[in-house]
Amino acid sequence: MFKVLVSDPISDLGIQKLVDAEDVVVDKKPGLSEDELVAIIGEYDAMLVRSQTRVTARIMEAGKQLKVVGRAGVGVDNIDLEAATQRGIIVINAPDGNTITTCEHTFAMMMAVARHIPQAYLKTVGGEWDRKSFLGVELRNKILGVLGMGRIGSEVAKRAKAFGMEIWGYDPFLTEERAEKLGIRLSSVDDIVRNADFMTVHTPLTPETRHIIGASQFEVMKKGMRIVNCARGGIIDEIALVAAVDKGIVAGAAFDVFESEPPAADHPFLSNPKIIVTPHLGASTVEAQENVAIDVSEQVLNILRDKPFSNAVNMPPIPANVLNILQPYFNLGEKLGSFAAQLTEGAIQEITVNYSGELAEVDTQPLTRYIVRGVLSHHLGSEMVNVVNSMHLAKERSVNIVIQKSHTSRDFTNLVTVSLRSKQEERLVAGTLLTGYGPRIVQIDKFPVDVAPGGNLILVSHNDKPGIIGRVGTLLGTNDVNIATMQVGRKIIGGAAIMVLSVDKAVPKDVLSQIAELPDLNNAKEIILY
Ligand SMILES: NC(=O)c1ccc[n+]([C@@H]2O[C@H](COP(=O)([O-])OP(=O)(O)OC[C@H]3O[C@@H](n4cnc5c(N)ncnc54)[C@H](O)[C@@H]3O)[C@@H](O)[C@H]2O)c1
Ligand SMILES: O=C(O)[C@H](O)COP(=O)(O)O
Repeated sequence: MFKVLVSDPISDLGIQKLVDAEDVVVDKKPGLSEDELVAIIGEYDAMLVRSQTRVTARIMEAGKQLKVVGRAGVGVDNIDLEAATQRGIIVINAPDGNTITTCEHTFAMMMAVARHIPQAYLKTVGGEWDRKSFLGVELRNKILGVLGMGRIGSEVAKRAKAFGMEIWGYDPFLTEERAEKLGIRLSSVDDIVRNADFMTVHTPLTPETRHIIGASQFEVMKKGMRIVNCARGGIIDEIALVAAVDKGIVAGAAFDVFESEPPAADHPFLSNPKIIVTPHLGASTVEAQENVAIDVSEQVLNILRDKPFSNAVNMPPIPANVLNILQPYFNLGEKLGSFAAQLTEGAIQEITVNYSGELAEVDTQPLTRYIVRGVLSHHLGSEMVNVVNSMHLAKERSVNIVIQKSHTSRDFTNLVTVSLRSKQEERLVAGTLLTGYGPRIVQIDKFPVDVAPGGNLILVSHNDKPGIIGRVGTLLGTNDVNIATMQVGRKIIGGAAIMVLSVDKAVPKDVLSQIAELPDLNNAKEIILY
């Protein structure tokens, strides 16, 4: 039974799939302190959070069974990603579910700042009928500068057009073609800063975007411009903004986010009549909260059930076309890694993976992670190693990883070859997917074979002589070990050969020793592939 801790207020409807799952128990405990979380996290397999819970290295250290932290939203700046990666904890987010909601909040803020809605409301409910103090401006024909043309920025741009605004956008990934398609002007930060009547930021907070709008930008802005931040506190320098408002450069500002949340009671924004604020409400609609909770719950279930998942933040994303090619090989790759590790004596120093055929044409990094996971799991335990931390663990142990690609494959459409080098020896296993047959191991060291990679296998190396197969079979039968399938591989008649037997249960150690002692037999090893 998997245990999932929900540590922030997350939509009940959105997590229903998790609650209904027969193999999952969900505990809702919002508002716990770091110490309280450290005390209980040890019993949980997954954690669901929004932006309030700070998922620190301490919490992850205590989360001995923690496999995944699911962020019901976009920003993961409250999660220590470095610590998660080191511990093999997958961090996923729900990047699409709150895009429109946050875009709409941006408009609510932009309209509110243009027409002084909050200030006018306060006076009106206070009994004053003040029609002189709140002369606003139209959005129409104004230049809107958008920094960050990702999901939210792009939606803002689309809607701003309907208001008759001229949109100038900047994003390091914005191309001329895309800008043209969106009907916006591709600009630089400096162009936007100097020309915008309204500005809105939609970037993440990174070292590069921190204070991207600061004192020197405010100095060159159009007098009377208005600025909105519904992305992350710290993108716009708060102190510099207050100074720009006081100097009359900025006529109004609308902030949903703060450098430190919640802001201190004496935060200068809270007493400035030209700055309006909301308490990080960008994503707070019924629809968005349901969407993000559904998205994150589905992926958490997939991870717990060891199924393919998406939206991992501490792993590079896999484009859909590449995933289509690689996904069928993930399981085979892991098994090849495991097989090779069980075959190889001594500490592994180098893992060489050769991809040939169609596989050589795509970015095979994700598949390499599975292969390395298979190799390392044999020694470190499958609980310790996963596709998030496998490369990191290999590096930590100075295991060199070499990737080779051959664009043609002699006998198979695709072939994955895993070679392991230790101080003592170098061993090799190759596998492919055969149409109609599924995954197959097709080579062990220099011997061609055809073995289904699964269950309990016995690998026997021997001299190719009459009677050997019978002797091994008799010995296993006498010890009540049933043989399901058997494969022999040899290069030349009478030369060195291998035998791969698939058996119905684990083979006792003494039986393996007896096999190895049979005449003309060099070695017998049990290989278990789960
Ligand atoms: N207020 C809220 O409640 C709320 C809700 C959702 C998202 N957000 C925040 O809004 C921001 C945008 O979210 P999104 O879903 O659109 O993300 P996104 O990843 O789709 O878009 C971010 C864009 O910023 C761009 N960018 C990065 N560095 C930049 C730079 N130096 N200059 C200009 N652009 C740069 C990226 O290339 C990307 O296109 C994030 O910070 C997210 O956390 C806030
Ligand atoms: O990054 C996000 O998704 C937003 O900042 C929303 O945060 P929240 O889930 O805490 O409202």
